[in-house]
Amino acid sequence: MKFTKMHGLGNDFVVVAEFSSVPEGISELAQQVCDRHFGIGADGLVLVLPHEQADFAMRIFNADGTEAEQCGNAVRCVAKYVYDKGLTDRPEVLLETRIGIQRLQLFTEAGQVTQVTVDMGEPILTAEKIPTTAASERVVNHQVTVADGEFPVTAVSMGNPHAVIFLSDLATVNLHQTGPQIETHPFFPRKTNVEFVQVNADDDVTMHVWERGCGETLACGSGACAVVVAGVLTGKTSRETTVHLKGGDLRIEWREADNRVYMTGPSVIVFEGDF
Ligand SMILES: N[C@H](CCC[C@H](N)C(=O)O)C(=O)O
Repeated sequence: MKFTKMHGLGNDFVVVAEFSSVPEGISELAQQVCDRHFGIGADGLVLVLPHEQADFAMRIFNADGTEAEQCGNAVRCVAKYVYDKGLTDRPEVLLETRIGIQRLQLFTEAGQVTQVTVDMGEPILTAEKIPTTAASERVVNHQVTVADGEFPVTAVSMGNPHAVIFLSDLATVNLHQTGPQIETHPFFPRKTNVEFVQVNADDDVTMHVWERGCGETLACGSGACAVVVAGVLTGKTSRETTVHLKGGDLRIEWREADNRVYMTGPSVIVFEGDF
């Protein structure tokens, strides 16, 4: 199986465009491929598939084999993959994902993609399916209690669930201990990605992330979008904000005019191989 190893700000993926549909045993394949000792090593396995209506389709599988509804960094990697490999020559690509068709705007230098702006869609703010809250209720600064204490969670879905927690000092949280406690808390029936955020200015934040199905990653695109939405909901950030992640920066805009979130950032091809 031919693959291309890529990353978006250090959130790394094995990209495979060999299948016409999702093959049997994809969960086991994702776990095998993503294993950093016995496999290639990655946060996720990304399939690029043909699609009738859109230009392409993408499916994303976490390192633990579970499928995610959405993945911002992987979308930017697929945009670079299809353009740099000549599968399209258009600076705008329509990509079908499990949350619907996403519009990608490609920026190139010397015929290769350097940056991508992704329409990440509208945030889902009602707390449907989250127990103990009314279906129409927003979850803003909701106290979630875990072994490490109480944390004020603002729940924002970008198609995949995010628990955003603002802290005065990121150094006060043990990400690898508290992250999984919140990821698996019963308040989140589909589990959740967990973002700890320190506000530097109203258009500038720093974020560390514990991802559902992966653990700590150097960046989370959908998480950065959720953080800016949560920041606006809690009055901490403006609608256009730079999010500093361990792997680099993303520019996020929650556009008032259409209620959609736009994410702009890079993607990189690291190497090719056979598995
Ligand atoms: N672990 C995530 C999927 C990857 C999201 C992240 N890598 C991004 O860039 O959005 C989940 O289970 O929802």
